[in-house]
Amino acid sequence: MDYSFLGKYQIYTKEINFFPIDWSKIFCNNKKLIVEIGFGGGEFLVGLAKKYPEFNYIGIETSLISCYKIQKKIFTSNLGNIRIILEDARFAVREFFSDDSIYKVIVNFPCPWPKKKHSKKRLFTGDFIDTLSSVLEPNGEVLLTTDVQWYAQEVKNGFMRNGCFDVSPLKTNFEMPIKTRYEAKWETEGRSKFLLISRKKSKKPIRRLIEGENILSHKKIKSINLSKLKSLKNYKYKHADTVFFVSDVYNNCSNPESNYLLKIFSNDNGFFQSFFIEVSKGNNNWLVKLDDIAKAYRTPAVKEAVNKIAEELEE
Ligand SMILES: C[S@@+](CC[C@H](N)C(=O)[O-])C[C@H]1O[C@@H](n2cnc3c(N)ncnc32)[C@H](O)[C@@H]1O
Repeated sequence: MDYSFLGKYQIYTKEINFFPIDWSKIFCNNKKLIVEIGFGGGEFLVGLAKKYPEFNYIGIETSLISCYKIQKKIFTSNLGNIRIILEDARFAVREFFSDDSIYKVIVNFPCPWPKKKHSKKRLFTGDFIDTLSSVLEPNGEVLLTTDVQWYAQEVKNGFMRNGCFDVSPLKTNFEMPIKTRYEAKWETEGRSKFLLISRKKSKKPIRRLIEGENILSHKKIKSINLSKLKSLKNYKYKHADTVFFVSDVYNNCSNPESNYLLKIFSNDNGFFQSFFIEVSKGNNNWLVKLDDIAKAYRTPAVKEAVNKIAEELEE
């Protein structure tokens, strides 16, 4: 088994200590950025990066297996101008890119999530279109290809409602420079396909959750209420868009009275994370901190979890 390509092209965004990301430092040049969301098999992104080496490319995917497969392709093609991110693009595009920094965003054949109960999973929400208006360069474009006409129309309406874009009429006869796997599949089935191009003409201000330094101070406490610690299981905190929940409290069996882990689920206005908070006894103090192994972005809910738990435990 050859693992030599793993980790070379993937950006482990939870380990980055300043957001938005300075992409010129990652690529060591200032080439314009093209972002593909949901690259699937990766044929399109790798093909584009080979054909137009004058750009830098960033692929965003939620599928681990797609990230694995594309890394193999990037390695085999010996490309230095692609990086990939395993993350939900609705979070990644807002948090990892500065205003006016992306030349083009391309989304090929995304799942339209046709059922009403799944509609929250659709990519082009009003908030996401606001984000695109902010992170695209002036005159930067969003390209959407799809085989689902009502979906193309729904996304088009979203861009028009937003007001920051020149939105072209839907095109039906178009050729992209490289065919994606889904495009090839739908073509053999004789399905129609649609292309929507939206060009940025102005922008909306957006609120980022993790802007600036990605650090979280430890909380030191002189002494803690141990029986309270054990009863924190099922503790729930909610304030406006910030929610966290303690689903369990574990103690370290080799150090039972001085080392605990609390399993936390957090929600920042629809962005979910799960992680651990460690409560441990040092020489003079107790320390409450984010566990280093289960990494999390320092969103408001994560910061609140560390602060609130320390506050609840302090005697
Ligand atoms: C229907 S497939 C299309 C794949 C490829 N673009 C093609 O045309 O062959 C949609 C892809 O988008 C990815 N995806 C779905 N939601 C996503 C999100 N919120 N952020 C990033 N990727 C997403 C899925 O994992 C899947 O690989």
